[in-house]
Amino acid sequence: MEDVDHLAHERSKAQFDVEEMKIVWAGSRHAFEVTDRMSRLVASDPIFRKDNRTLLPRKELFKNTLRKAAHAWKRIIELRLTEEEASKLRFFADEPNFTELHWGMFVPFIKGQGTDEQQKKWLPLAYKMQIIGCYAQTELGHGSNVQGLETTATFDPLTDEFVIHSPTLASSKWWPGGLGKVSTHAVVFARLIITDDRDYGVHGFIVQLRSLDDHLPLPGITVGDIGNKFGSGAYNTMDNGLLRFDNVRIPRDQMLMRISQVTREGKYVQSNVPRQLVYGTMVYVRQTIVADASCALARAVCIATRYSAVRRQFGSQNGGVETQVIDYKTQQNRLFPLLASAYAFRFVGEWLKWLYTDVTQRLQAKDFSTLPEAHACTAGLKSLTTTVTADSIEECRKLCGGHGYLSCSGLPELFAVYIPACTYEGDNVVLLLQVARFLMKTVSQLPSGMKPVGTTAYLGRVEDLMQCHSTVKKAEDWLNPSVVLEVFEARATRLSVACAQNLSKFAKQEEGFLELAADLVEAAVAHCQLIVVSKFIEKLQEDIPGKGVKEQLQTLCYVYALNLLHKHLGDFVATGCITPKQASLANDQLRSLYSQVRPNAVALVDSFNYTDHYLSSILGRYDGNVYPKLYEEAWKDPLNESVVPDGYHEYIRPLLKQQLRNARL
Ligand SMILES: CCCCC/C=C\C/C=C\C/C=C\C/C=C\C/C=C/C(=O)SCCNC(=O)CCNC(=O)[C@H](O)C(C)(C)COP(=O)(O)OP(=O)(O)OC[C@H]1O[C@@H](n2cnc3c(N)ncnc32)[C@H](O)[C@@H]1OP(=O)(O)O
Ligand SMILES: Cc1cc2nc3c(=O)[nH]c(=O)nc-3n(C[C@H](O)[C@H](O)[C@H](O)COP(=O)(O)OP(=O)(O)OC[C@H]3O[C@@H](n4cnc5c(N)ncnc54)[C@H](O)[C@@H]3O)c2cc1C
Repeated sequence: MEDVDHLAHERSKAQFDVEEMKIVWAGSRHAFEVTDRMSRLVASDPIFRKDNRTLLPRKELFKNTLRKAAHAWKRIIELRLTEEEASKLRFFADEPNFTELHWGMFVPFIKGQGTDEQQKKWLPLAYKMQIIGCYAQTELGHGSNVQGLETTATFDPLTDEFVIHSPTLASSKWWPGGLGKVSTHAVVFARLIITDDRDYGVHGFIVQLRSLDDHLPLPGITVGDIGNKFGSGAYNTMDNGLLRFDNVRIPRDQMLMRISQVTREGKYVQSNVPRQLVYGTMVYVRQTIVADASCALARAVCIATRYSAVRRQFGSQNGGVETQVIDYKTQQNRLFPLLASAYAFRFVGEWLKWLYTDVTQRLQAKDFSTLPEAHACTAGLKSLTTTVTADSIEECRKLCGGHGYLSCSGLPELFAVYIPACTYEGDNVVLLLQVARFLMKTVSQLPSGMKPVGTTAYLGRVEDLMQCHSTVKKAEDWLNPSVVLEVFEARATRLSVACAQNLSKFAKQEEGFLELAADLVEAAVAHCQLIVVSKFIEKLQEDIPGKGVKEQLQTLCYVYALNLLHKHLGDFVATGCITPKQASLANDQLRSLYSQVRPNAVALVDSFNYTDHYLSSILGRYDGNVYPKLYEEAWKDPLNESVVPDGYHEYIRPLLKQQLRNARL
C-alpha cells in the first residue's frame, strides 16, 4: 500500500507552531512528554490491540479486557512507572475496566475518608493490587437520591461489628463498575444504625466481597454482573455489578472514620467538619470527568476534521476534483464550534483541577468556606461538558456522512462508551439543579451585603449587570474579551435574578424549586457557560509561546463564545443584553472566524497528538489514506470469510426456489 500523507497539503497551510500547541494542549512540556511516551508504548504493544472489540461475544470481550488489565499492570511494574505514567498508560489502553474504579474511586475514597490508621492498613494493599476495590453506592431503587439509600449498617456492641444488610430488593447495589466479576472489596454506602435504633444517614464502609484464595463470594454475599449494556464492545468490557448482603458482619474499624466515628461503646461522634465531605469522592471524580470530556470530544473532532478534509462532494469543474466537504460553510458551522469547545473544555478542566487542589488544601487546614463553590463548579461543569461531548460525538458521526456509521470510523463505539457520562457520577439535570440551588442562595444573600467570590463574583455587580447594554456597533467589536464577558455575565445574572424573583412568589421555597425547575436549569447552564468562557479568556492572559499559537487560541475562544451566543440567542435578546442587530453582527463575525480556522483546522487537531491506535478510526487516520483502508477493512469482516454465507442452504436457496416455483404457476 502506498505510504503518503494525504493531508500533507492541509498541514502545510498551518499558520502556527503545532509542536508548541501540543504542549499547550498537554498542559506542560513534562505532561506532553509523558503522554507522548505512554501513548506510543501502548500503540506499539500488540496486546493492546482493540480493532476486534465490537465483534467479540461478551465473555470473550471481558476475558480479553482482564488480559489487557493484567498486562498493563505487568508493564507498570516492569518499567517502574510513576503514578502519573501508569494512569496515562491505562488511559491510552482505552478500554473501560475495573482498574478505573479501583484507582479512580476506591483508593481516593480511602484517602479522603479513612483515618491515618485506616489508610495505613488499606492503602498499601490497594496500591500493590493485593486487593481490588470498587465504589458501591447506587442501588436498584436509588441513585440520584443518596440520602434515600436503604442498605443498613447496624452496630452490634456485643461483637464490636457492623451488620451490613440489604432489607429490600430495591436496596440491592446496582451499577458499581468492577463489582460484577472482579472486585475483592468494595466501599459500600449504607445507613448507619446504632443500638439506640437511631438512623445516622449514609456512611462509607469497606466490605470484603470475595475470598482472596478462590474468588468465591464470602458468606451472606450475592454478587454478579447486571448484564449487557448499550452498543457492541463499548462499555461491556466493564463488569457493572449487583450486590446483596444477608447480615454480613464486618469489624467496627471498617467504617471509614475520618469524618465521623462510632466508638467501642456505640457512641456516634461527628468530627468538626461538614457532613457533605462524605460526598467528597464524587467531587474528585466529577473534576476528572471534565478533563476526560475534552479528550473524548477532541477525539471525535479529530476524526471528523481529518475526514472532512479528505472527503470531497460536488463542485467539480471541467472534470477537476470535487470540493473538500470541510470547505462548506455548513460543515464549518457544525464542526469548528466543536473544535473550539474541545480547547475550551481543556482549559476549564485545567482550572477545575487547580480549584480542586486548592479546596483540598483548605480542607486540610479546616477551612471549609470554598466547599460549596467546589461542589457547584464540579457538578455544573461535569454536567455541561459531558452533555456537550455526548451530543458532539453524534454530530461528528453525522459530519462523516454514511462512513461515520461504520464501526471502523471509531465513532459508534466512542459514542456508546461516552454517553453514560451524562448519567454516572450524578445525572446531569440533577447536578444542574444543585448549581441552581447554589446560585439562588448566592442571589438571596446579596441584599444583606454579602460579597460573592470566586465564580459568582460577577453577581456582586448585579445592579450594573441588570442594566447594561452591549456597546457593539460593528462585527469586529465582538473581538473584545470584555465585551464578550459582559454579555455572558449579564445573561447569567438576569436569568438567575428572574428565577429568584419567581421563587419568592412561592410560599414554600421547595414548591417553587419544583415548579420552576426548567428555568433554574437554564440559569445554571448560563452560569456554567460563563465559567467556561471566562476561563478560556483567562488562559489567553498567560504568556503562551510559539509562533501563532496564541492567535489560534484567541480565534477559537471567540468561536466558542459567539457560537454559544448564537445558539442561545433567545436568552441574550429576551433578557435585553443584546439587540437583534448586535446578534446578527455576532453571526457575521463568527462566519469570518471560520475562514480563519479553516487553514489551521487539521493542524489544530494534530495538536491533540493522538496516535492512530488511540483514535481507532479509519476516517481519522493521520495519513488520511481513508478509501484503501476502508476497502481493506470491509474484507476483514467475518461475513466475508466465505463467499456464500452460512444459512444460504437453509434460508436463501429455499426462498429463491419457492419464488421461482410461484412464478411458474
Ligand atoms: C472506547 C472509548 C473510551 C473513551 C473513554 C472516555 C471517557 C471515560 C471517562 C471517565 C471514566 C470515569 C469514571 C468511571 C465511570 C463511572 C464511575 C461512576 C461512578 C458513579 O456513578 S458513583 C455514584 C454517583 N452518584 C451520584 O453522583 C449521585 C448524585 N446525587 C448526589 O450527589 C446527591 O444526592 C445530591 C443530588 C447532591 C443531593 O444531596 P442531598 O444531601 O441529598 O441533598 P441536598 O439537600 O440537595 O444537599 C445538602 C447540602 O449538601 C451540599 N452538597 C451536595 N453534594 C455535595 C458534594 N458532593 N460536595 C459538597 N456539598 C454537597 C448541597 O449543596 C447542600 O448544601 P446546602 O448549603 O444548600 O445545604
Ligand atoms: C455506566 C454506568 C456506570 C456507573 N458506575 C457506578 C459506580 O461505579 N458506582 C455507583 O455507585 N454507581 C454507578 N453508576 C450509577 C450512577 O451513579 C447512577 O445511575 C446515577 O447517579 C443516576 O442515578 P439514577 O440511575 O438513580 O437516575 P434517576 O435519578 O432515577 O434518574 C432518572 C430520571 O429522573 C430525573 N430526575 C431524578 N431526580 C430528579 C429531580 N430531583 N429533579 C428532576 N429530575 C430528576 C433524571 O434527570 C433522569 O432523567 C453507574 C451508572 C452507569 C450508567
